Amino acid sequence: MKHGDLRVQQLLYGYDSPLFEAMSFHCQRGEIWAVLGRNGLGKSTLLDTLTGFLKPLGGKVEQQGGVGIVAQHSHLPFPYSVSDVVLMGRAQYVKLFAQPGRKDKQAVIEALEQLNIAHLAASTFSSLSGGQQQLVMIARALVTASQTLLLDEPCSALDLANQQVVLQLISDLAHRQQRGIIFTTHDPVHALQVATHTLLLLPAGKWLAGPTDAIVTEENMHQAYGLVLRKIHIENNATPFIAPLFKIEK
Ligand SMILES: Nc1ncnc2c1ncn2[C@@H]1O[C@H](COP(=O)(O)OP(=O)(O)OP(=O)(O)O)[C@@H](O)[C@H]1O
Repeated sequence: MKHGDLRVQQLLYGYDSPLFEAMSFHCQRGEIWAVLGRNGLGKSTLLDTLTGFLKPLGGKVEQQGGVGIVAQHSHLPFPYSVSDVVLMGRAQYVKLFAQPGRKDKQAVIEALEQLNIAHLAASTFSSLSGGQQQLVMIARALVTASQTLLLDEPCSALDLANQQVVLQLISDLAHRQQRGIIFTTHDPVHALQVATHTLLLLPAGKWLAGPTDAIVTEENMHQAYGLVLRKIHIENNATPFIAPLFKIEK
């Protein structure tokens, strides 16, 4: 296994009993994995198991290079400023009781700029909107040394433009910095846009994993969501689009 890889072998995870049949997949450096599946199926629980926060019920999770996570909601008990929150991501670089250096502060500024939120640096984290807080927590993940980044619904509170900012960043992190990324989403279009691979959680403990094009198909999405979906290839656009054919009665 190479530096920056995360490998899941015959994993059984959940709380009292396994949520899925034994699961295996391998996220290599530079790959982006999307995790799709209905509400309450086990996406967040999977991420908690991959970080080691939850112990596997069977099988194993192996990784080299550290795993960082951006949780869905973050509540901080103190009135930290945005730049302090992002600086916490540098903890691995700053020695105990030492002051953060110029390099650490520069990394924080760059991360905030990448997410177009440099103007919020001095604001109190808890006074921000849910979407702004989400961007700050992504900035914090950017400055960490972790080779694999897990993001739990990173776009859920974001407007359309900021969703694209975050998806572009995910793509840059994988392609330029060769980090491995695993993110959960409720939007299969996000998987089609950036994910090289997709893990699709299905009912009754089943799952599918593989290259996104092979996994995000009309048949598999029907199996996952019980909806009829159409995958549409738009001219001059590399990314296909997928949407439900669902008529609302009026
Ligand atoms: N602390 C806990 N103890 C016991 N069961 C839990 C706990 N947290 C979550 N669960 C259960 O585990 C299952 C998976 O929950 P999880 O939060 O992983 O789903 P999810 O796919 O991330 O959902 P969503 O899309 O709604 O965010 C659910 O049935 C949930 O009720």
